[in-house]
Amino acid sequence: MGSFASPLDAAPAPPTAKPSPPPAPAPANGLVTQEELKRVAAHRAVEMVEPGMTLGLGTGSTAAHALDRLGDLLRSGELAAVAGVPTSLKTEAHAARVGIPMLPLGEAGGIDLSIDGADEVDPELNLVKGRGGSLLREKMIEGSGGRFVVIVDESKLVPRLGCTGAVPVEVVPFGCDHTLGLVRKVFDGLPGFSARLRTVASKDGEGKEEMFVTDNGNYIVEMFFEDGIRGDLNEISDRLLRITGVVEHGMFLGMATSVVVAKKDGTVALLHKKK
Ligand SMILES: O=C(CO)[C@H](O)[C@H](O)COP(=O)(O)O
Repeated sequence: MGSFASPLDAAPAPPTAKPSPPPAPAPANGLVTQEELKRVAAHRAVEMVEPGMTLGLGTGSTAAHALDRLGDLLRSGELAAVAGVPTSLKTEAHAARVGIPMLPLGEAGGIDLSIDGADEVDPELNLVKGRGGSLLREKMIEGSGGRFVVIVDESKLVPRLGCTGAVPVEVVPFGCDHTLGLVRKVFDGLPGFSARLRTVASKDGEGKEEMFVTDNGNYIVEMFFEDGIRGDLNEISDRLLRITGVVEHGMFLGMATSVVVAKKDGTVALLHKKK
């Protein structure tokens, strides 16, 4: 991670910072775009930020709207004296671009409020996160205390985790095929379950695939479930974390304190964790 300026040093935004783009015009058919819903949820969460707070800065297309909004408020002087701890290198670069002062996690002295998107949210506000590959830093920062506000459009609400795509597991590169086998064993015999190492198109442009590498130099195992994960999520989490070679998984259980849901009908729902 790069070196951060102190929030006290960095009150004025850098001259290169540009205001975030205006909201996209409504499409001709009158329907609100998913991007606009993400922006609405992000702006609602940023209203919870108060001067003096240390923020967990999330990663992904929804969290990016929150970064833009924070940058705008800092530049206009409507908000001051906040510092952010970024959950990925991409977010670190984005936050620097829009002028959000940053701190490393070890120097933050605690996180007051984290704002981040999610891939899935179940009725208990458990999450799948990390399809963008940043789950480890996200869990370290967003689980380190303070409030964790999740920002989503309503397409992310699911009846069960694992319904709409991969549940990622970060693994060390050494012996990754062996670790993949151990992850598969956790779900031995489960109909419709599969797991594979995540690959991306190689940059050489020759149509080859290469391993996806996280900001921490690790790989990702993607777990797929036919109809979502049934069973005790905490027990499944424990079994995964007991595998030597697994670093962390993308099920964020009981971590979200509230979820801001932007809906297609133009309303915004605020869901709170049950006490
Ligand atoms: O967990 C994440 C990245 O690791 C993201 O928060 C998640 O993938 C949602 O992303 P988006 O807001 O782009 O839909």
